[in-house]
Amino acid sequence: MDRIRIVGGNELNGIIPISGAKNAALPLMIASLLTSDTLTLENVPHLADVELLMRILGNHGVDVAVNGRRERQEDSYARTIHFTCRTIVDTTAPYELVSKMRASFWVIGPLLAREGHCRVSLPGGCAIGTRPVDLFLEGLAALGANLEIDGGYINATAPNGGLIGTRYTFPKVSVGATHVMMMAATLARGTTVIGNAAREPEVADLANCLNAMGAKISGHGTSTITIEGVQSLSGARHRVLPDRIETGTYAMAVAMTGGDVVLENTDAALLETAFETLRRAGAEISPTNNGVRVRRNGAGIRPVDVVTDPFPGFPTDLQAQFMALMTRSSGISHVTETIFENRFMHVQELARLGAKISLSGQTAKIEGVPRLKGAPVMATDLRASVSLVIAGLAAEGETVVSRVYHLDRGFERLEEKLTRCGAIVERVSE
Ligand SMILES: CC(=O)N[C@H]1[C@@H](OP(=O)(O)OP(=O)(O)OC[C@H]2O[C@@H](n3ccc(=O)[nH]c3=O)[C@H](O)[C@@H]2O)O[C@H](CO)[C@@H](O)[C@@H]1O
Ligand SMILES: C=C(OP(=O)(O)O)C(=O)O
Repeated sequence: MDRIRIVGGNELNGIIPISGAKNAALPLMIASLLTSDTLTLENVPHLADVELLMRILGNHGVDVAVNGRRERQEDSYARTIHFTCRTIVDTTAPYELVSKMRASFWVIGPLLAREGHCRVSLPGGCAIGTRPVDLFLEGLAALGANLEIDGGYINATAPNGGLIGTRYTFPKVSVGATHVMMMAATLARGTTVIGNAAREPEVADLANCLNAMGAKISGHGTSTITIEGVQSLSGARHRVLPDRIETGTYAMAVAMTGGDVVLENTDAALLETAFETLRRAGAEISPTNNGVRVRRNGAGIRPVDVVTDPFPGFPTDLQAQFMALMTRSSGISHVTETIFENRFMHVQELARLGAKISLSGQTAKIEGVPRLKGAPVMATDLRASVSLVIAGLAAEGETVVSRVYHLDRGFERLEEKLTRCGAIVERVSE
């Protein structure tokens, strides 16, 4: 199993190219199930989750063709990938596949909308929380679907000739349930209005792609999304939006180590709350033509309290990274997690590097320390693992992060991007 070895202490200086967003690429790829034409996606990141989803979609009948061409080969692995699902050959999403990646459950929306029936395994919980699917089921039921749970699977059918447009307000914001209901409603009869919809940029990116495919969606990016159902969707070409979580992660790494880095191919507007928080912590952040420049001012890292929230709030997917930064602040800060009930697995690993963190319910209290010291640590989930990398970059001596398969789910060529900016980071394969 691979590990990442870091020798801390170096500033980061240079350019880091930002990849396409994992959390946009996954639903966009799943949208290819809605049409028999080709959906071409540009700027698709090279990540374990993307590769796994290609295999899962293949099972349902999607033909995947990856263009050999790499854009700006020296900087990026951004790929253009063609997805064509002439016919759906299998409407079952089996446990063996869905249990490996939660987002694969989202095929339930397109399969049901296009075929009128499907059987999809329940995804189960994961390290960061129980993550139930009740909101997906309520949303699909509102569209007229019959849903039965049988042997760990959802048997879903759309009686009466297909799904029917509806007005439905989610009791809680869910990114995944919004993606699924929006995809399903594109092919429903009549108009659907989704209330309390997720406003995440990845939801808007999916809506823009679906509109390019012939859907009639408006209001995406706000909490009320309206979808006028159409008979069928066509192919389209769409560019995956930049990864705001990768952007924020590297910004936090620079705030941690000091230095001066330009994050390329991204958009500061995707991260207003996170960047405002980082500025208060002492980072200088300025938009550039094609990205954002991050420096740390001379005053060290100031303690700042954060509370995670759905977009446009502070993202839960940056909570662990921000906590790593706060371990070296000049005072006491608090990080409150409101989205997932168990997203603090990084706390005990950060403690191994000398961080002082105590937990009380959903809030972590972090007492900044003058130095961290390298140690062996274990990645527990995707964002927790990169928080250990950030801490390792500032720690004295050697940090070795094991279980980096978590990291490979969501960070493309992390060690290369950091090494080019002066960090000592290498992958050790056994
Ligand atoms: C692939 C992807 O895009 N993953 C992101 C997506 O996950 P995901 O779409 O799974 O997250 P949700 O927005 O659905 O989850 C938000 C909260 O709602 C709860 N919930 C969700 C659905 C449901 O049916 N019932 C229910 O109670 C969840 O357990 C969680 O507590 O949004 C999360 C919140 O920004 C991010 O951390 C993940 O990185
Ligand atoms: C939690 C995440 O992903 P997933 O929803 O796929 O588990 C994430 O991207 O941080």
